[in-house]
Amino acid sequence: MDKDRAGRELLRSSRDFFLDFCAHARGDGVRAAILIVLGAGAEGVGLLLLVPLLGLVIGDGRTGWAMMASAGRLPWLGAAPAARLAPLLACFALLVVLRAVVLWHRDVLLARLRIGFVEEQRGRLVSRLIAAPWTRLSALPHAGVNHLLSSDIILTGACAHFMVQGATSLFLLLVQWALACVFSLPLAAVTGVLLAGASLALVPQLARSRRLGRDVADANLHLATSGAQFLGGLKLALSQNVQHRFADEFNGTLRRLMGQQVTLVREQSKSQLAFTTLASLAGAAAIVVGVWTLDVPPAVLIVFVLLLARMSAPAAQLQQGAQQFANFLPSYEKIRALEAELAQDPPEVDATTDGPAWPGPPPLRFHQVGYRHPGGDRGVSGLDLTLEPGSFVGVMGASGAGKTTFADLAVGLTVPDVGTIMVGGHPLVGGLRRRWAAAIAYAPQETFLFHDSIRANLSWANPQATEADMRAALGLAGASALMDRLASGLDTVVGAQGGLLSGGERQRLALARALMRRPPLLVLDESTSAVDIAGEQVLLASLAALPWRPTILLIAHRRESLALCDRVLEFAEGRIVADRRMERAEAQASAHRAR
Ligand SMILES: Nc1ncnc2c1ncn2[C@@H]1O[C@H](COP(=O)(O)OP(=O)(O)OP(=O)(O)O)[C@@H](O)[C@H]1O
Repeated sequence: MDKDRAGRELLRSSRDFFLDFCAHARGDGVRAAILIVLGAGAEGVGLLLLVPLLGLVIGDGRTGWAMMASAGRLPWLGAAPAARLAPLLACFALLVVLRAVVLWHRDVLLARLRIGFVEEQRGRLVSRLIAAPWTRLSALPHAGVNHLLSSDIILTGACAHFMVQGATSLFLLLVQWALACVFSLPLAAVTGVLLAGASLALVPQLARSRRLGRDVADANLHLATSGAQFLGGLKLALSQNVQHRFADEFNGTLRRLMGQQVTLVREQSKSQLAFTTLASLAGAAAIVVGVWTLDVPPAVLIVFVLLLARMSAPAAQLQQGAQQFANFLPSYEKIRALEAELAQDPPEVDATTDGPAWPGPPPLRFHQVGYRHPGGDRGVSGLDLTLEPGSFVGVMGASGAGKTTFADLAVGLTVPDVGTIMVGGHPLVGGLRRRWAAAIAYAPQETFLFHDSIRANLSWANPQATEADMRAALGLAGASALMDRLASGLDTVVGAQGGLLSGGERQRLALARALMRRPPLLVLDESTSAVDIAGEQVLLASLAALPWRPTILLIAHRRESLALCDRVLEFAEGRIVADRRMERAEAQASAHRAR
């Protein structure tokens, strides 16, 4: 990337960050700016008071305000008599206290703004994630999103810190430089030119810092992804003794990261060195010019050098802060890029959200529905059917035939590209889609359980559920025997993804959780595949006999699993190629219901 472009990108990104921060800060930002100006002003007045103080202390008759006033630079001050040393010192002390109070308020306010900004960023990203459609979310790298929400957000807070600190240092520098102009315009001009030169020399360094920051952020993200994959595939890796491959990859990224960080520190040290050298040259030049060329009184020269010494601190802080800011800016850019990606989808046309809850399962009508997955030509097409309320519908077909895509459409997780889905006679869009999603229950192929107690896992589906509700749902899902075995009962922790349970037990718990909602539509996507055949038959029979008669969509590969269905849909290449009514199964189910 050429230097100009890197510089432009740095400027654009810094401007976006600044505007974002200002939009967050609003009134508090104005208050903080006033406190920054007051703090810098107090510093300036304190330095100004040093002149008469020094004049009185070293007994230079020409120094102090008298000299400044006679030179015509501070005519408004007049002369300060030596007898007034005590009041002068009192003023100085009062100013120091006032300045400390201002700085205290300033720092607390700035910290509050910074922390609030980070939390606002995090909240905004989470809201965008929640509002995004499933198709977009399912394509996101989860470890990457996690990393953005934790580490990158914190670096964004560091960016805010360095920006605010930079603004404070800049104000302080300006006030100190204005004072320097008051004391000696030529000396201040020499110093100003050298400092401006040093700042300009810093710009390419900042673009390099940003580039290195991006490399480091990418490497950190890679580390986070490798770590998540390692933990996710731990069992497989250990069982096949291939864990060293994870370790090799991990270590490789770590080495790269270390190299990048060392390069970064080297770059920062280089610019620090250049800056310090220039600052020292500025000081030396000021003294040389002051002593040899201009007739500057000793007290003024001492104060000027003191002023330069004080200027070096905010100047160095500004230089280092700017580099850190540029270095962490890529984290902010990544967050904004994800937000932009998530905001790409047009807002959904809203439909009515109110209306009474469905008295029973509503009919679900697919009218010439088609859907293609993004970035390919796979999906479903020409779906034209009605799922009658309370029916038990089986879905079969080869892998990749479109069964899950059909289920995702039925629950409103994805929206058809063509055609309409109607729930109880209303199009499944906008508010109705959200209300439908809040009512139905979906037990997907991959069982999802929190690393928490069974009680917490079940409550997630229905926070109002009582212990009796939980036990009833567990009973329906055939998990009563499991509960009797567990010493801690509902308080048993199931491990990450339910890893402390068997596959069939996990599926029973997930099913119990789905039943906790008493849903009008229950979608089971191969969610009893790990249960033994006899156990599955009992379980499905109890589902067919549920007293509230939900519509059940059962996706299964085993023919035995579909034996109790009223109707079986067969999918091939994204289309329904057979739609069979199963009278015998209906009879079996009725018989079971009657039992
Ligand atoms: N998010 C996605 N992006 C792109 N293509 C996808 C996506 N999800 C599924 N597909 C493709 O769409 C087709 C249908 O997938 P679907 O998951 O509906 O199949 P399925 O019948 O449920 O298969 P299985 O029985 O193996 O679960 C497949 O060819 C699959 O590769």
